[in-house]
Amino acid sequence: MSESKDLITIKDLCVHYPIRSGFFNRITDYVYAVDGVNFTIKAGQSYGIIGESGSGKSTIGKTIVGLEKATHGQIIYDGYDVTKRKNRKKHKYNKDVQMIFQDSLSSLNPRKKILDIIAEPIRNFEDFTEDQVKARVAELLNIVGLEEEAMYKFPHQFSGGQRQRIGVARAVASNPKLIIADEPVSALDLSVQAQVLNYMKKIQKDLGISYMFISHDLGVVYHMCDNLAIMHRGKFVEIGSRDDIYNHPQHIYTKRLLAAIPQVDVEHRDEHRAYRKQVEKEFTENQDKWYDKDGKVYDLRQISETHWVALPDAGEEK
Ligand SMILES: Nc1ncnc2c1ncn2[C@@H]1O[C@H](COP(=O)(O)OP(=O)(O)OP(=O)(O)O)[C@@H](O)[C@H]1O
Repeated sequence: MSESKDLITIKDLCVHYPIRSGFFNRITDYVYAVDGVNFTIKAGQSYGIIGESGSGKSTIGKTIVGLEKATHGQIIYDGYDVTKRKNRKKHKYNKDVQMIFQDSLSSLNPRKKILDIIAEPIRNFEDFTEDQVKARVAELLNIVGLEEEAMYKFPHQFSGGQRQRIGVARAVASNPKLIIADEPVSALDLSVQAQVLNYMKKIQKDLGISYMFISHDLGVVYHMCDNLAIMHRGKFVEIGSRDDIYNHPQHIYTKRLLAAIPQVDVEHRDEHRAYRKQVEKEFTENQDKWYDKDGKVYDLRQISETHWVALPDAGEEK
């Protein structure tokens, strides 16, 4: 089987937000929201970035689509460094990379009909007549399991799950190569989550799109992502295949995230409780094995062909 080609490569990306204070509003410190992350998403691949609230996941997504500015680093797409963009509007990157947000109610303009919401990227990027635009919107609604008539309604006339499917249709409208999905289902109940994820999976299979999937929930991304990066305090603490992360987690932070997944299997509940206890013990007793003296995450070290873990240098090993 041939290796799929690299679609986007993120090199040493940093996003530091200045903190200003005092009468002169001077910069007194920085929030190191993203502090040197590296990864590549291949064509047709689903890449998951997982971490607790505030770890910097959304900032990576927003910087890739240009909503935030990189302090340092490169975002290489098709041989082009997006961070150095001058006339970004005209570049096909804007068409090729789209984003789906968590809150469908605020990300879909409440004053616009669904037709105009989904048609926006089509009108921006394609030379279509209005009849062709309507036909394409009907086709996109169909792809996410909604009736053609939905295009004449407003966002508030739909349920949360339906609205999120409309968000997916809009993201797909420009025929993108990469969709950044920032917590696309976390506001939905479990059965609706599965429905939206299944539509996203089917779209990926049919259209060959890549996803960058941002979530705080390792359970949600399990069925979606081939490769995962676990993020903590602005850095990646572990990168690996789905098997590496779920079956052979190394970093204590990854283990804590896994232990936090609620266990519905009654038979293994006691086992899970014991695992959670053991992980918490390991975390409190061995902090310095995983974080340096300032509480910072170490740099990643490769431990197998597909697996990297943030560990101290061999010389500083605890
Ligand atoms: N525009 C901004 N100005 C200043 N600080 C910001 C800004 N955006 C985010 N931050 C800070 O950067 C850090 C990372 O935020 P980010 O939203 O990327 O985290 P996250 O992991 O996506 O969290 P969540 O899952 O809650 O969205 C947080 O400490 C946040 O307060």
